[in-house]
Amino acid sequence: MTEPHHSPTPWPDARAIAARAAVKEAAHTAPVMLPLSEALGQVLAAPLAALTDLPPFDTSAMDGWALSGPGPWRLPTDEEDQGHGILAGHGEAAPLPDGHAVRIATGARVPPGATAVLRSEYGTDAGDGWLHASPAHPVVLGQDIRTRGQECRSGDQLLPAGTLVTPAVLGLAAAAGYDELPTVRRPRVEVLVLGDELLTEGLPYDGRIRDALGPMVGPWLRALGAELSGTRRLADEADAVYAAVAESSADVVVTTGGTAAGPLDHVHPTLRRLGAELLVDGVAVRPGHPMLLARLAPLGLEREGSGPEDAEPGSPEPGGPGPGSPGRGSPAPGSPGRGSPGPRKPEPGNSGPARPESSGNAESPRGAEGRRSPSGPARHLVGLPGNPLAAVSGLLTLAEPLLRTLTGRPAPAPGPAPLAEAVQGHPRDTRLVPVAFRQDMAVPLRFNGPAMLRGIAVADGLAVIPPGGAKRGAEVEVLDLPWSASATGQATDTDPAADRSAGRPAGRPAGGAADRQGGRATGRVTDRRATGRVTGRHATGREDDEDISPQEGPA
Ligand SMILES: Nc1nc2c(c(=O)[nH]1)N[C@H]1C(S)=C(S)[C@@H](COP(=O)(O)OP(=O)(O)OC[C@H]3O[C@@H](n4cnc5c(N)ncnc54)[C@H](O)[C@@H]3O)O[C@H]1N2
Ligand code: MOO
Repeated sequence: MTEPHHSPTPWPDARAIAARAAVKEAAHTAPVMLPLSEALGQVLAAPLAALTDLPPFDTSAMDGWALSGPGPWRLPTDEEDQGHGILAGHGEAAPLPDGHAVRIATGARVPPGATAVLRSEYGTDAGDGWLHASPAHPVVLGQDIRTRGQECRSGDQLLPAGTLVTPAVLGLAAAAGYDELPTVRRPRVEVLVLGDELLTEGLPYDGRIRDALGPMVGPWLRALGAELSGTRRLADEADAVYAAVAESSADVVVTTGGTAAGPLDHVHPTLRRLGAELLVDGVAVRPGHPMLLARLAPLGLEREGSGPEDAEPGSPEPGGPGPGSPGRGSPAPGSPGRGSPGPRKPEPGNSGPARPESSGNAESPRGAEGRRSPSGPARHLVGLPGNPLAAVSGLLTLAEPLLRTLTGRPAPAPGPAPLAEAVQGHPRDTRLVPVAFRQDMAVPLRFNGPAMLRGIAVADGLAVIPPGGAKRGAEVEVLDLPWSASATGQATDTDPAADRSAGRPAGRPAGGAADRQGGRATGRVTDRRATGRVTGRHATGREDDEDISPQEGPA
């Protein structure tokens, strides 16, 4: 395994490596069937093919009369009609003879023999048993009838695999006959927060500071489509870090801190002990250059039939075997084996200095559902640097592409935007700088130092500044934040006061949330989308216009 910080991986390569890292694991993940009520925010694991024609039968588009042939039309007697005509939600009505009309409701099945629907406001029932069309609205064949299969035929592909399940997708799926949807299983992620100096509440004191990453990283990963199995805070203690990583049943372990070369930086030593494969070890990006990505062996189990007590006495030392070797076995999940391991088999999970987060959704890393055969899918570890904005950089550089692959989502459309101001570059490394959109421009925000979150908290994205910097007006790539894109995160409702005091670019008028949102609605993000995915879809969607088709006329 390479030593830390030798030659940092170029930033674009690091993202590509992260996107490819879990291709095999993603391919072997079985879809999960979820009822529509639970599928919001998931990703379709298979294309959505219509299970029915839509509409499933010829339907009246308006309240009025179903007609057969040219008028005037004979209306049914009250006895024949029972007073209400044809309503929605009923079986097939009797055939309509030529020259006859019958009252019909919007959404009702059009009777056999009907040739058009006349809106109630365009016809006159004089009470003499005859219906007359208003001369201003001559009846056109087929008007106001939605013909069966107009939107789709049974079997038509409505949406491709990889589509995010939005409320509109749920509606379409229901209309097309689905009760449940095949979704991509969310990768399970565990966050391990390293650092003895961290406080979980109250004000900083005595050199100790608040943990800013515990509250941020888990929700960020969720917004990227992961299922958070827990956030745990670990003491800066080598065995605690080793045990927590070795025992984690998550698909992706995300650590914060401990990535540099200080005496208490335990991530590299842990990976060495685990025989992990370092895919990315340092990235040529500021902030965040010590970030890393590693492939871990599948979670090991004690050998079949052996309890933890019988774990082989000569079980290899941590660090001895390569990836995939069984026998780095740990006590079975939930088993009473805690006291048994010798000094070389550090205590797993919560029994060591590791402390589960009190806020509660932490599940035991030894939970029974985490059991997996040692030949199961590889796990991955993303090591985020401890400086908070450096950790954000790691989330976007490594965690986002890795989770994109594991969640089956398509790569986001690249979205360049012109810089409102020049941004100084690093001589060799890419810089990621928080920006806010104002009209069509990406405005670089202040407070973008590696230890600061004040800029990113009011940002719309992170601008990618190439080595050497970028001039005012230069088009740069802007990485979306998961809640500014179409992902599962809720819309952020940022505080205007925060904008005024914090992220506001120097010398610019304070914007406030409304301005920010207005800027985005008319600005670059929306434009990029409009010219990308949205327009692309629209171009293939001719049938979308059925309700303004000439047959139906303007509503
Ligand atoms: N000799 C060198 N020192 C450092 C280098 C280097 O290349 N050579 N790189 C620097 C860079 S750049 C970064 S980024 C950090 C990365 O540090 P670690 O990942 O090892 O993280 P720590 O040392 O634990 O912490 C760094 C910094 O961040 C604060 N921190 C950590 N965790 C949290 C948290 N959960 N919430 C808030 N703040 C946190 C911590 O207090 C430190 O101030 O290394 C540099 N050093
Ligand atoms: O990566 Mo470090 O964040 O430059 O400070």
